[in-house]
Amino acid sequence: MTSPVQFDLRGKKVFVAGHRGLAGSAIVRRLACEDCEIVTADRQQLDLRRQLAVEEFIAKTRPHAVFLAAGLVGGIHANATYPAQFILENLQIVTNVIQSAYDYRVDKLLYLGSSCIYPKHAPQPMSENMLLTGLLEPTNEPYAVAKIAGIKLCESFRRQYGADFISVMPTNLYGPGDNYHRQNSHVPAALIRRFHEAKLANEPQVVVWGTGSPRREFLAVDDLADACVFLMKHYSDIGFLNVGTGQDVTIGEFARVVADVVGYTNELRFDTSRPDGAPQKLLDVSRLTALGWRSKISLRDGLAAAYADFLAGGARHID
Ligand SMILES: NC(=O)C1=CN([C@@H]2O[C@H](COP(=O)(O)OP(=O)(O)OC[C@H]3O[C@@H](n4cnc5c(N)ncnc54)[C@H](OP(=O)(O)O)[C@@H]3O)[C@@H](O)[C@H]2O)C=CC1
Ligand SMILES: C[C@H]1O[C@H](OP(=O)(O)OP(=O)(O)OC[C@H]2O[C@@H](n3cnc4c(=O)[nH]c(N)nc43)[C@H](O)[C@@H]2O)[C@@H](O)[C@@H](O)C1=O
Repeated sequence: MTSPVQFDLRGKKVFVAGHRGLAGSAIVRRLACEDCEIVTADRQQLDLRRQLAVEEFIAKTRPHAVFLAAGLVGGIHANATYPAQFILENLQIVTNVIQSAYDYRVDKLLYLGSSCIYPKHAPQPMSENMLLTGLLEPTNEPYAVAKIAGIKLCESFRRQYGADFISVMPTNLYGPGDNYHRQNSHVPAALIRRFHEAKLANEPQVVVWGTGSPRREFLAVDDLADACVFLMKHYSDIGFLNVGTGQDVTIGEFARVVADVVGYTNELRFDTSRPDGAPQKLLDVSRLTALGWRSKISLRDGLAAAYADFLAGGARHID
């Protein structure tokens, strides 16, 4: 099925906020196939927490389109350890970018939320209308509140001013250019690194946090970037859209696939003193599928690409 083009990227100036991050760098890679001019700024040039700096940057560069893929992001430990920074910085970034995009008449903006916006015990798979129907997962509630504020900003600017701002909710991501910090990363990067180091040291056992029973849905970041470009071109409506594969695995199953891809063959040990977080996060992707997009990269292929990038030195925060 092909969807009609509503927004043509050809010849457009496109600002990718967060272009050095996991999602932003994949969006830049994907945009290389479009005939558009990509605008970026390093954090040293543009701190997105600073309202005036954002306003001046947008006023100077005047992009036609914005992908808002910047934010303070981390796994379960980082979210639980730095809640003040996670809520404040993500609120600052989203309010600054959205306000300036409106003030300087950006034609279209795509905002990246997260599947953690849904209630901890939402029915699975989680459809878009599950938003604000129950309590959030405590380990990332402050971050989720900031992410929900971003959705509501996009919706409200569309409702009041007719701004063409859309939101997408990606499931858990992984891939080239991920954050490999020992404590603050998400589970895919954490386990790739831990299994790799254990393989080199021939360690008899590797620790996996939690019970191994929570279920997560993992999407390759290059699939996410493809979905974002697809939706930038073909979707324009008030409702946000889930982006995922529609399939989940337990963390125990996931850990065994990562070990296999990395080539670690010894034992896994589950450290139940570490939090599990949400029991399950599986997105209902039927709205996205109905528009004509579905994921293409298998978990094993996506993890192999992530590990190849790790070996080639693409990892961030590998102190
Ligand atoms: N990773 C995941 O599993 C998921 C991510 N998402 C969402 O996707 C988006 C991107 O996440 P992801 O790519 O994983 O995150 P990363 O941490 O990989 O990248 C975030 C990017 O934002 C930039 N950034 C952060 N703060 C500032 C700031 N104050 N000024 C300028 N730039 C800043 C970072 O810059 P620098 O390079 O200088 O650090 C980095 O380039 C986020 O909105 C996140 O909520 C949603 C679901 C899952
Ligand atoms: C994308 C999403 O990511 C965060 O939520 P999360 O899904 O819980 O993400 P996570 O990747 O950190 O953990 C997934 C599961 O995996 C287990 N787990 C095992 N071993 C390791 C491990 O070594 N590191 C980590 N981080 N987790 C591990 C861990 O105990 C948990 O059960 C949000 O805070 C928020 O940032 C957000 O939006």
